[in-house]
Amino acid sequence: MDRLHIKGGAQLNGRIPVSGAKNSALKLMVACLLTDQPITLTNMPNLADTRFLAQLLETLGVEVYWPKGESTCHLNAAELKSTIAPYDQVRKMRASFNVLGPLIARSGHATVSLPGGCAIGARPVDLHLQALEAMGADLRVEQGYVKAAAIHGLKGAHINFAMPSVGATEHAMLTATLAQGVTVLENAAREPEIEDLANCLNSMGARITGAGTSKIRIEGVETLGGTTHAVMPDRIEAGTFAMAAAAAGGDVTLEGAPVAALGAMNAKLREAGVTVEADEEAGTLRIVRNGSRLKSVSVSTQPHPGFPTDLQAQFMALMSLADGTSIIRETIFENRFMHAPELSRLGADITVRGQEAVVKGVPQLTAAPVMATDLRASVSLVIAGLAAEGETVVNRIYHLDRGFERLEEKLNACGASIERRSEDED
Ligand SMILES: CC(=O)N[C@H]1[C@@H](OP(=O)(O)OP(=O)(O)OC[C@H]2O[C@@H](n3ccc(=O)[nH]c3=O)[C@H](O)[C@@H]2O)O[C@H](CO)[C@@H](O)[C@@H]1O
Ligand SMILES: C=C(OP(=O)(O)O)C(=O)O
Repeated sequence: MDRLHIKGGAQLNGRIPVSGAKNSALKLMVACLLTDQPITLTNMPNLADTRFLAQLLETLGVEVYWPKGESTCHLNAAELKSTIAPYDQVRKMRASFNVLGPLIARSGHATVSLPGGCAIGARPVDLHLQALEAMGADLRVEQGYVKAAAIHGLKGAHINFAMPSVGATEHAMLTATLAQGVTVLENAAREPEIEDLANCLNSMGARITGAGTSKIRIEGVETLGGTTHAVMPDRIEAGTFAMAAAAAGGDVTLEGAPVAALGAMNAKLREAGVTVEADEEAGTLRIVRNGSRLKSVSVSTQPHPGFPTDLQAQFMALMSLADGTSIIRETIFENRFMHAPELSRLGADITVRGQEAVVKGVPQLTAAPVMATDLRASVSLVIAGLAAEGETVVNRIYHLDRGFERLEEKLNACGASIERRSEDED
């Protein structure tokens, strides 16, 4: 198992290119199941998650051509050879569950394992299932699998989500493109990745309007065709590097950043005393902090355009160094504070009370061995390690590799000192 050794204390200075968004890429890959024509995705992030999903798609019969290290991925679902998504290929990753609706739309039936993903809460799939049922799918949950059939095909439906769910919105949108008639999604999630998916689907011939708002209208079509689509840049990766620069100090410019999607984070960083120069047209985000101590700022995670839950752990790492007390409230997932005790090992003063963490800033963190518990928690430990005095060792970084492309390389190019070692090297 790999671990990261981080020598803290160095400022970060330089430029960091932002990769394609994991959470968009995964759903875009699933879209290939809706057509027998080839799909080409560019700006694809090379990650454990995207590679893993490619394997699931291959199991289903998709031809995948994606040479190692390359950022262009060719997918061709001309013929599907299976409609079964097995437990071992779905349990690790949330997004793989989204093959269910497209498989039903394409083949009339499917058997898909219940999903996994980061262990940050119960994460049920009731909203996904309700949407598919509203479109005419017959569903049974048996032995950990959803068994689905739509003997008479899928029909457009009016779906009012009980809460905005990113995954359920995307799942319903993907499925409705091939349903007969019009589907309207109300109280839909508004995350930018949903708009990216809708743009790709529309370029395949779908008729979707309203993506990015809470009401999405999808007019079903008979068939979809092939396309080439560039994955949008990763706002969570960009936000993570912004916070790394703010925590370590220095002057970092993020290139190819989805600036418009980062408004809530930029506002919080500015409140904390960080200089943020955002240039939407150039796609650059410059983060500067020289000398001055961070100010404490409270935050509550919200669906987009609010402060993203996927940046909460990173913000907690930052606030653990701020002057004063900040209250961090997690409203999306009920168990997303597992980084708090690990940050405390580095000297952070954090008390978790239900859905709130009270973070009393300390002037300095000190190195310690810590353990990554989930994807964003892992990177919050890297951020804290960059600012801490001494050598921090982050264990179990397979979580990190799910969602960050060349993390050490990108940070080391700006002056960080991060080394990846496997257990055999110790
Ligand atoms: C692969 C991917 O894109 N993952 C992202 C996606 O996860 P994901 O799509 O799983 O997150 P959702 O937006 O669905 O979850 C939001 C809330 O809705 C609840 N819920 C969801 C579905 C459902 O059927 N029933 C239900 O109760 C969840 O438990 C959670 O409390 O959006 C989250 C919220 O921005 C991000 O943190 C994840 O990084
Ligand atoms: C929670 C995340 O991923 P997943 O939904 O796949 O668990 C994430 O990307 O932070």
